[in-house]
Amino acid sequence: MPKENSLLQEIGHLRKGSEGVEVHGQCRSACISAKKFQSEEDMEFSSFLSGTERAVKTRQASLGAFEDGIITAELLEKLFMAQGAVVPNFHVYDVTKFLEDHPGGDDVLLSATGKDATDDFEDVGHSSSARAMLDDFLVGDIDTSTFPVKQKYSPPKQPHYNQDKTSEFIIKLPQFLVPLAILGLAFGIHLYSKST
Ligand code: HEM
Repeated sequence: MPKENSLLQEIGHLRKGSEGVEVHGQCRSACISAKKFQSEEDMEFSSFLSGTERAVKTRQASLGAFEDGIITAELLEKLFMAQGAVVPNFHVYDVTKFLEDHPGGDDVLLSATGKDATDDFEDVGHSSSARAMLDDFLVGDIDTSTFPVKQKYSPPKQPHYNQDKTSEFIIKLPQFLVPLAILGLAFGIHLYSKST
């Protein structure tokens, strides 16, 4: 279940100040886990997520950040701040003590157990006092670094196709030349024997 977290907390997973592939990968998963962006149709935003230099520069320009086209933790932080996004931060809550007292009933609570209940919790529009109560039931955080990483499929390497036909030609040439030479020799002998 979620707890409206400070973005800085979530960004803590990213190495502040660092840049490049590793941070970019983490930025991307953090961005995608931000439900707000999950259904984002904005092509420019998805180019930004892919780290396309021009798209990153566009975002940097809109945020007044230095335009170097590199995604950094700071840039993502600024972006999240500007978007006002709520990033789920994978807290785990034990709600067993709260089943009887939950104003929304125990059935809804039970239906939201054992899974990511971010949407269930958010959809109700819980009050700030309900959010404050979450701390009472907090067990701990899921270590997001243990999440399985999606492996990128790379097709097996095809055996190298020989574009150079020269050696093939050299092998096949005698197959034509030898019979021709025999025919020529036979014809020569025939002519010679005729003349004598
Ligand atoms: C530990 C987690 C939760 C806490 C501390 C909590 C707390 C509360 C509180 C204090 C209220 C009273 C209204 C308010 O102040 O917003 C409430 C109402 C409600 N909650 Fe939760 N809740 C939790 C989880 C959930 C979940 C996971 C769901 C849905 C699956 C849910 C569904 C509801 C519903 C339907 C209401 C009634 C809303 C209404 O009648 O207007 N709650 N909850």
